Amino acid sequence: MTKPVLGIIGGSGVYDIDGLTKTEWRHVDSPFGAASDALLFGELDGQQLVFLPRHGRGHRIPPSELNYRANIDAMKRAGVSEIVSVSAVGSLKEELPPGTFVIVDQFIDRTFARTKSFFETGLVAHVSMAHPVCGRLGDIIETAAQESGIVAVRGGTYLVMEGPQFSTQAESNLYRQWGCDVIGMTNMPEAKLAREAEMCYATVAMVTDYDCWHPDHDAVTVEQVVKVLLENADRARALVKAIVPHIGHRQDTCAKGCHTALEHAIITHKDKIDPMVAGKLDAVAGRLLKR
Ligand SMILES: CSC[C@H]1O[C@H](OP(=O)(O)O)[C@H](O)[C@@H]1O
Ligand SMILES: Nc1ncnc2[nH]cnc12
Repeated sequence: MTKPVLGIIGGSGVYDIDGLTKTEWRHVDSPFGAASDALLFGELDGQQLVFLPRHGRGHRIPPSELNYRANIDAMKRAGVSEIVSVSAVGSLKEELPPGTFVIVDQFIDRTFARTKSFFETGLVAHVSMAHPVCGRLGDIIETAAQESGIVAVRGGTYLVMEGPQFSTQAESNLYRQWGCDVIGMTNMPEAKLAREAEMCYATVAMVTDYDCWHPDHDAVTVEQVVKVLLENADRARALVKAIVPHIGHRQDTCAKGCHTALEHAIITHKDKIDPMVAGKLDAVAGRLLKR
């Protein structure tokens, strides 16, 4: 396989990456439309890195209006093989107070107003989402956190809501009853699309608030989220820096199967594939469609 390239999708409060050299903001065209912004290409400690601010620089785009397909497709076209999402989340558990970093491993997708697949009529595929996060990338993030003295909780379920309004208290309590750990608005369909595009995906969820269920804490506000994110910015930066060398040393394809997720997923008969649809999927599925 070709050299692995780390892509970072920066969420709320993360609009740039410190310490990058040889930087260039470059627009990457996608048949799925415009990505949230240009991609920032650069090097961190000699290792290539591609950064995308999820909501665009200046936080212009709300969760429901993000072009998730264009974002993932552009990352794929930029050569990214592993994506680390850095996301702000609310806590649904007493023991995950604001300031906690969680390396989530499961999602419950409650979003309903987003395009969730690269595939459509003319080319149908069904990938497995049983394990939505790459375990190996999770291991790397956990090791990087330990190396940089950052306490990060391994494992947790992230409830993805549509937003943009925060939850009602009844919803927040329901998600707690479901056993969810954190709540946010963006990681789906991002994780689904990364899987379809055969890229490793993992999330560092930074807890910023107790949503609205906690009797001793006020309901979440943007002001509170931003305040906690600013307090955590240094740790987030240090974690990204510590992840980088681990990606560079990896030479093989993902043993968890992320890089081969489409291998047995396409069900449309070869002679029934719509060439127009296949054409748009040149980056996502070209590996299989060219066979
Ligand atoms: C600014 S609070 C709500 C906002 O923050 C999170 O975004 P991201 O995952 O990109 O950090 C959350 O999902 C909402 O979009
Ligand atoms: N409580 C919350 N709900 C949804 N998204 C969030 N992002 C940060 N905190 C959040």
